[in-house]
Amino acid sequence: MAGGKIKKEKSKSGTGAHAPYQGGISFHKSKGQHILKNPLLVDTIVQKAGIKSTDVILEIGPGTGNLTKKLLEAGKMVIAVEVDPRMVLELQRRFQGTPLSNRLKVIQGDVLKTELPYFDICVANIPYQISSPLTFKLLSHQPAFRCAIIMFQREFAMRLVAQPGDKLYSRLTVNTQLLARIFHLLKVGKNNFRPPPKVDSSVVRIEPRKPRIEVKQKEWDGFLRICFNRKNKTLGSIFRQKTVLSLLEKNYKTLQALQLSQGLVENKDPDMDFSGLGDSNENGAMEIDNDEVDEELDVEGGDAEGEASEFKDKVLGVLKEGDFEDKRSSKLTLQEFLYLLSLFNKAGIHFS
Ligand SMILES: C[S@@+](CC[C@H](N)C(=O)[O-])C[C@H]1O[C@@H](n2cnc3c(N)ncnc32)[C@H](O)[C@@H]1O
Repeated sequence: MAGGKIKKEKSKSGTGAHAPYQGGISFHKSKGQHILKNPLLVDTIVQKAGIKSTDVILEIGPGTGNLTKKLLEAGKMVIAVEVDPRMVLELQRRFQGTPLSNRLKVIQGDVLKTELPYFDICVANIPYQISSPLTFKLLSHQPAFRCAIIMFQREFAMRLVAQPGDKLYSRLTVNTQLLARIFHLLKVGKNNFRPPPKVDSSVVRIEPRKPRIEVKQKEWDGFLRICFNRKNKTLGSIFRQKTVLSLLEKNYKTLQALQLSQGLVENKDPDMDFSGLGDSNENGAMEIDNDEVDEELDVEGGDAEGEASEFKDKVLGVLKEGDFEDKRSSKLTLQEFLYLLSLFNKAGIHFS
């Protein structure tokens, strides 16, 4: 395996306080460069990936190629995306003139900005700072791949596999589990890397759901943001908040006005996409003040007050219908979230 000793790189100031050095390459923490140094671990990851000899494998961040070599031996082809030109050179040098070289394609660039090619399986020890955007980039890739075997920071991995009631169950959990089934495969200690990172790691297996669960993206995102804004509060208290109710009411009225102008009130089309009509931030989700205390909606003035409390009754009626008023997001299953959103939408209440 490439990469023997870490030598201290001499700093320009002569203090020697610099990144470690390996095979002529100093590692950059800013690029999450922690190379796998334990060959047994590399073998275990490849074996758990269940690679077929016909597989096109996507590797993200191949570094000096310790994992790449085993992937080339297991599959038909490896497409490796690496941001650091020094690593790209090292990788090409390592496989040049070997029978493996014609089955390796290296793309130099930031994986988040790269259009990904077709692949059957992704195997990667990634820089942890891109964990979240990379996961969603992979999960939106079409056609869907068979599975991804990825090393993440332990806490991030535990958030992906968390179940309702677990401390780490969060919006990230529900969003990823909407798109995929995720399994924890392996705990990995810091000392398997060179240089060792500050945190422990875990390898997980991500299997995109086939078929996908269809949701309207902005609607789903807006809904979950509200539910998880204060995940340990009851949904009854979250949906009684003034800010939540007034945002939902604004969306409701906009939708009503649009439907009236199109003569659609009696003929609701559940598949119409009204995203973008409501108040939303640049991600298309409504902004709720996290510090807002529980409050009843208190709008001054006769008509406004009446309308507001009518709307509040409508919202609370939806929660009661599904028996959600006393439940908390921290304990709701994916199916329950999907069901509650469908009840809101059926009542004409929208989140985007
Ligand atoms: C944790 S190291 C893994 C190296 C190697 N796969 C191994 O396991 O020994 C992460 C690698 O990802 C590369 N990298 C960092 N950010 C990247 C990005 N945005 N796109 C592609 N590669 C990136 C780094 O240069 C580094 O080679």
